[in-house]
Amino acid sequence: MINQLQEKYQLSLLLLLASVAICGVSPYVVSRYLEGNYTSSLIDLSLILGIIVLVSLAYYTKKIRILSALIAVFINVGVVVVVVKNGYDSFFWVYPVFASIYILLKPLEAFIVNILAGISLLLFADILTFMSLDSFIITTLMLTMSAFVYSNHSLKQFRLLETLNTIDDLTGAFNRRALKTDIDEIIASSERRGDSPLLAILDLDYFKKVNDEFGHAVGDKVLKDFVAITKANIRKYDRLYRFGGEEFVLLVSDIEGQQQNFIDNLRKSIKKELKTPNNKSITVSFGVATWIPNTTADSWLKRADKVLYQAKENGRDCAVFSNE
Ligand SMILES: Nc1nc2c(ncn2[C@@H]2O[C@H](COP(=O)(O)OP(=O)(O)OP(=O)(O)O)[C@@H](O)[C@H]2O)c(=O)[nH]1
Repeated sequence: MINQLQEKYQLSLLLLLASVAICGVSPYVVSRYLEGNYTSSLIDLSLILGIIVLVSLAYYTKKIRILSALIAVFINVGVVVVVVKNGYDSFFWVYPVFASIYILLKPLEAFIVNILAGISLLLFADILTFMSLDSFIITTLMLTMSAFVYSNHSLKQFRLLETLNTIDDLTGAFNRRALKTDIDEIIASSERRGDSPLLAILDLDYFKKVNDEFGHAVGDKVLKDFVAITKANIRKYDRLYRFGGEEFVLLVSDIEGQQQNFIDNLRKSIKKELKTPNNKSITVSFGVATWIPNTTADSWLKRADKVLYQAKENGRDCAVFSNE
C-alpha cells in the first residue's frame, strides 16, 4: 500500500521531468545543429533520448527507485559533460539539474550526488574562467541546501500521509485499505515464488461482555493491548490488520510446515497476556486458511471466515484450519 502510493507519485514526477526535459532541451538540439555545433547537438539529443528510455522503462517495469537513481546519475553526468563542452553557454543548466535531482532521489542521496557533480565541474570544466570559486560554491550550495530542506520536509509529509492512509488510528494495526493491497501482493508473490503464506481471521471472544461490564474505554484499551501482544508474537514480515470492530486479519508470509504450531503459540500467548481489568483472560478464536493455487482475495477471506464460524461454534478459544 505504502509503496504503491509512493510509486504512483514518483512515476508522475518522472513523467513530468521527462516532459520538461523534452520541452527544455529539444530547442537546443535544433539550434546547435543549425549553428553547426554538431557535438553539442548530439549530446543534447542523447540526453533527451536517454531520459525518455529510462522513464519509459520505469513506467513499464515499475522498477522506479533504481531507474530514478539511474536517471539522476545520467542527467548529472550529462550536465557536467555539457558544461565541459560548452562552458559558460551551458553553465546555467547546472541549477535546474541540481534541483531536479531531489525529485529523483532521497534528500541525502541527492545532496551527495550534487556535491559529486559540483566537484566534477570544478575538476573537468573551466568554470573558474568565467566565475569565481566563491560564487560557484555559494550559489550551488545554497540551491542544493534549500532543495534538501524542502525535499526532506516533503518526505516527512508524505510519510505522515502514508501512515494516515494505512493505519487504524485506535489500535495502530494496519487498516482494511492496506489489507486489500497487501493480499493482492502476497497472492502475486505466492504464484511467482511458490511460497506458503496463510491468512487468519482473529476474533476476540465475548468482547461485547467486556464493553458491557467495564465500559467502552476499557474495550478500546483491550483492542490496543490485543494488537500490541499479537505484534510482539509474530515475525517481522507478518502483518496484522483491523478488519472491523473486534475482528482482525493476520497475513503470515511464508510458513510452510509450521502453521499449526505458529497459530497455537500465538493463541496461547494472547490468552496468557490479554486480560480484563479484573485479571480474567480474554481469548481469541482463529479461522485459518493457507494459500492454495487460484486463491483470490475474496475466496481467501471467505475460507478463513467460514472456519472462524466453526471455531466459534466449537466453543471459542481455538483455531480451525480450512481444508478447502
Ligand atoms: N470498545 C470498542 N468496542 C467495539 C469497537 N468496535 C466494535 N466494538 C464492540 O465489539 C462488540 C462485538 O460484539 P459481538 O459481535 O456480539 O461479538 P462478541 O461479543 O465478541 O461475541 P463472539 O464474537 O461471538 O465471541 C460489540 O459490542 C461492539 O460494540 C471499538 O472500536 N471499541
